[in-house]
Amino acid sequence: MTLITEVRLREILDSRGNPTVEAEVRTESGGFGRAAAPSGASTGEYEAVELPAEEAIANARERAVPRIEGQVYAGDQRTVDRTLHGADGTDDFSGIGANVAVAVSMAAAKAGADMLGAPLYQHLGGAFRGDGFPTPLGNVVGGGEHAADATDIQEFLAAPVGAPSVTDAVFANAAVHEAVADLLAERDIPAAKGDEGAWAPSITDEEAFAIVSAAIESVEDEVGFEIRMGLDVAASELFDGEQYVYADTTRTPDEQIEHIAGLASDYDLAYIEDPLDEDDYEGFAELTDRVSDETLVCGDDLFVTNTERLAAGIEAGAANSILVKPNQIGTLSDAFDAIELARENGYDAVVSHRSGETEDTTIAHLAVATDAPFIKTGAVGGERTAKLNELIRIEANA
Ligand SMILES: C=C(OP(=O)(O)O)C(=O)O
Ligand SMILES: [Mg+2]
Repeated sequence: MTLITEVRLREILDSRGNPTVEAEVRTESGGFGRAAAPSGASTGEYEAVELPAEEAIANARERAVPRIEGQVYAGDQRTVDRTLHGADGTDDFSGIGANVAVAVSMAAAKAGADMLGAPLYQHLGGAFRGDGFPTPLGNVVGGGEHAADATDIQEFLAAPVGAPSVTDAVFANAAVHEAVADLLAERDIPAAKGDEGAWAPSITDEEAFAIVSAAIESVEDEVGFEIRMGLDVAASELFDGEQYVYADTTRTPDEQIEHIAGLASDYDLAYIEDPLDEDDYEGFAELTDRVSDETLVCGDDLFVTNTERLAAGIEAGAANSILVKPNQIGTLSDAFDAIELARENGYDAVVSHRSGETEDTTIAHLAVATDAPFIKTGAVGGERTAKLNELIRIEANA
């Protein structure tokens, strides 16, 4: 291990055109790592705090960088991340900003890998990581907070669970995305794209189910392997404190459970993220009991990559998987702790991008390193394909 000699921070553009934090870490022996923070739109209430990029950078330059440069070893990720927590001094990164913390944490990990001459997934996962690859969940139709006047459900996802390789899965998702465009055109439905590159037509959820099912079926026929469907309901954004408010109806929490359980069985859903409000552990537990073992019920806003919230969920039997977004918790060490706790308790850990992204590919390596069953990182669009193409490269070199 060699000492970190320099941490450089700057503002760069994210995919929404907003400023975000980029970090560069250099080491005594010439190791180098660069990483950038993503940013959510449908953020969970209990996420670590993102500060304006300029403010986060100023805070970190004053409080974190002097504690790292010349004092912390690259490759010693736990110490890097402990130092970020120490410099921050709060329990939600509101002191320096979770965005600057995650950028430095990921850049330090990349510098550590560079020093070893190893790919990042190998550095993070170790020599004895499993040899599985994550199935990419491709967001093909979406709305919610990611697009105006579109579906109530935030994400309709293609899940190519039968794909023989990551490469086949990535191309299958792109084909489903294209098939959706063809079906929309046939029906004269205009559609722009939402924040993650999914089509965002002004249609009901019901119409979206019909179109996505048809698109999946046509691509299944072409590729000859199974593609299932998944959802991110992002239900906290629909919940008004008493009811789930959809464009054309409202549902009580019990009706919402009934509705989602019905969708799971009607559409053989492989994956359902945030079907209920982020505080409804009991509802999550009930729904998890109702759906088949073949469906992952995943907590995103529910758990926010936080071990305390995950422990409460495990206790309640809420969900059977956790979404892992490093910027929700602020460091890679914290993200790994959440993954480990999930694993120990039979929960799957699914790695995810944010709606606001950069070309950073850390999550592709994180998903491979931790043997994640799924990775959520879009289907098309430059900041999305950056991760998908990295998965293809990892697979080719593994
Ligand atoms: C990726 C998501 O969106 P955001 O980044 O806006 O939270 C999500 O909700 O899973
Ligand atoms: Mg989500």
